[in-house]
Amino acid sequence: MDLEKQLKDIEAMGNDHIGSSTETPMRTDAFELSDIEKIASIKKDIQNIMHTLGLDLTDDSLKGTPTRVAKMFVQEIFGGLHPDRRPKASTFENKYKYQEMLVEKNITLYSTCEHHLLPIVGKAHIAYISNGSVVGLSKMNRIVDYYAKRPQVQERLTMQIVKELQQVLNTEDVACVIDAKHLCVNSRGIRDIDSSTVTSEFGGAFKNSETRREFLDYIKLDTEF
Ligand SMILES: Nc1nc2c(ncn2[C@@H]2O[C@H](COP(=O)(O)OP(=O)(O)OP(=O)(O)O)[C@@H](O)[C@H]2O)c(=O)[nH]1
Ligand SMILES: [Zn+2]
Repeated sequence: MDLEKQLKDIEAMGNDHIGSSTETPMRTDAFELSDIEKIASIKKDIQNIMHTLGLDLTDDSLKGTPTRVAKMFVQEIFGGLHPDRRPKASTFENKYKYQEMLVEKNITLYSTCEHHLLPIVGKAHIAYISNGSVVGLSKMNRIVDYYAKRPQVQERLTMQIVKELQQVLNTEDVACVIDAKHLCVNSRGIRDIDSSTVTSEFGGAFKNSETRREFLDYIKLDTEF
């Protein structure tokens, strides 16, 4: 069997849970192991990868890497897989009767591409029009961070952020634009360091071209990373 075919077969074995919704594809038993148990298990997997690559795991600089990577996966870069870490975004009454759109722009975004497990680095821009309630500004950054801390595709991340804010604010009138660099494109494969990916999701009033234009004018996509 050629290598390409073998790799395809290995890939297919892990694809039994893939759905087409905006939800991150998770198995029903995703949280049966505690975080500590997950760290112990991933530590062994990383040890195995490093061993297979021929690295000497008794070397001073390498010996702590399996534990370090396992902790980083579970507690940091994939920490947003756990619903317990979903930010509490309490809302307040829009007592100022502010009726225009509110834009939170240039939200720093660090995520991980689910195809190669390499970083996605960029900016998210969010807008909403209040339907009677408002949310603390930092909660928008926290929602971006929570969904970013998962293996992601940028399209799904953009939609998850909008869906969450629509629920929190009880309105369809929410939009998000993400402009991000994928290291899987920039540092390997095609190795195009300059390209970035722009995705958008426009809910409710933002489907109207004038409202959408106003939001896009505020954020002017000259993003620097
Ligand atoms: N739609 C989408 N694609 C992504 C995202 N991140 C990475 N990709 C792409 O997903 C694809 C992965 O599938 P393959 O074509 O099997 O990967 P590959 O053989 O490593 O491809 P190359 O990157 O072209 O070497 C690549 O083309 C990536 O550029 C994302 O957020 N959204
Ligand atoms: Zn990738």
